[in-house]
Amino acid sequence: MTGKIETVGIVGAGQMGSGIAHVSALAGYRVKLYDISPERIEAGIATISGNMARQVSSEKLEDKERQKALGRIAPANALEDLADCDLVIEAATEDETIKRKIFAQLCPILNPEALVATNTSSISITRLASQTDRAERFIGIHFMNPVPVMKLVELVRGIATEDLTFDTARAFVESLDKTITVAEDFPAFIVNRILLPMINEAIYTLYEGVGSVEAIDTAMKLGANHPMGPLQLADFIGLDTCLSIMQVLYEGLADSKYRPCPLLVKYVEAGWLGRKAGRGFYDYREDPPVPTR
Ligand SMILES: CC(=O)CC(=O)SCCNC(=O)CCNC(=O)[C@H](O)C(C)(C)COP(=O)(O)OP(=O)(O)OC[C@H]1O[C@@H](n2cnc3c(N)ncnc32)[C@H](O)[C@@H]1OP(=O)(O)O
Ligand SMILES: NC(=O)C1=CN([C@@H]2O[C@H](COP(=O)(O)OP(=O)(O)OC[C@H]3O[C@@H](n4cnc5c(N)ncnc54)[C@H](OP(=O)(O)O)[C@@H]3O)[C@@H](O)[C@H]2O)C=CC1
Repeated sequence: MTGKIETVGIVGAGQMGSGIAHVSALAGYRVKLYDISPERIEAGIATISGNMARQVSSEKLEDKERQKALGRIAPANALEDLADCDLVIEAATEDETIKRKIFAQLCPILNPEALVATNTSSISITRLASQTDRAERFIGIHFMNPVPVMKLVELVRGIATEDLTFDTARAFVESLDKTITVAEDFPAFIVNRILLPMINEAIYTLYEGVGSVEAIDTAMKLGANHPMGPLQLADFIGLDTCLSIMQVLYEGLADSKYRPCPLLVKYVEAGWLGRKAGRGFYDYREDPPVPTR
């Protein structure tokens, strides 16, 4: 048995929140998209519209379906607008303090039966759940970027997550035509436990002068058949997110092998957060983007 999901609330309208809204609306759910910055909601909906238009031009989607899906997405100007959601997926910045504050404000607004999920890349589901009034109805639903393209979703139970919550989350994700992998609640779960140390090592490789940005990315694209080089991928994920994940691994597993590269720290301190900021290991103000080292 699974619970019924009709309306999905999404908190955070950045690259992940808008991607989750995109696939949820296409699967027939009503979607309410909230962000702390109203202009981000507008930008998120514009991105969804553009990405759906690309799907129409590549004949993966009919224009009629695009229009219907866009019609199912409503901006939420306040968290209170999410009151009637059956499932709320938090996809705000990868910062535990921010996420805790969101759950503290959100949970009293929701129906007690509603499920709450987080798209966190790394933070303990059990710890986040303990900050809510519904640890049994809380779960990690970890989508991959870009959401409309990537097939995988990691499902992560907290220690208190009930079977009904897990089964409902699984049915929801399957209805989006995604493949599930189940990860235990350890720092950064499966994908990022493996991927982020590789990206961090690529940044050390740059930091130590073993190769240039271009050399490192070319090496991994052509030498290991990765679709993107690790520095290009770091910029794509967001360097702030990469650093937060490495910090969670470093602190959570207490092993120096996860020490974030000082160059990654410096880039984040400079505000060079990657593609979303216009500059990271590449400068995106140029077309094509120019490697910065
Ligand atoms: C950090 C975490 O917590 C976890 C993570 O997500 S880690 C990151 C995981 N993601 C990856 O590793 C992505 C690696 N990169 C890739 O797979 C590919 O480079 C890519 C799919 C992003 C782009 O593929 P590409 O072949 O270079 O580019 P392109 O031809 O433009 O795109 C392929 C398709 O994806 C679509 N697409 C590309 N970027 C998109 C985006 N941001 N949103 C929606 N659709 C997108 C394109 O429209 C295109 O679709 P069609 O075939 O229908 O035209
Ligand atoms: N990037 C990736 O590849 C992946 C990321 N994730 C996870 O998804 C989540 C979001 O990442 P991503 O979309 O990349 O990040 P983005 O930076 O693109 O988007 C985060 C959004 O959250 C907003 N936000 C910040 N604080 C609040 C708040 N209190 N209430 C509502 N919205 C808020 C931000 O607004 P503002 O900019 O104004 O602060 C921003 O619009 C993170 O937990 C991340 O780890 C998961 C899988 C892949």
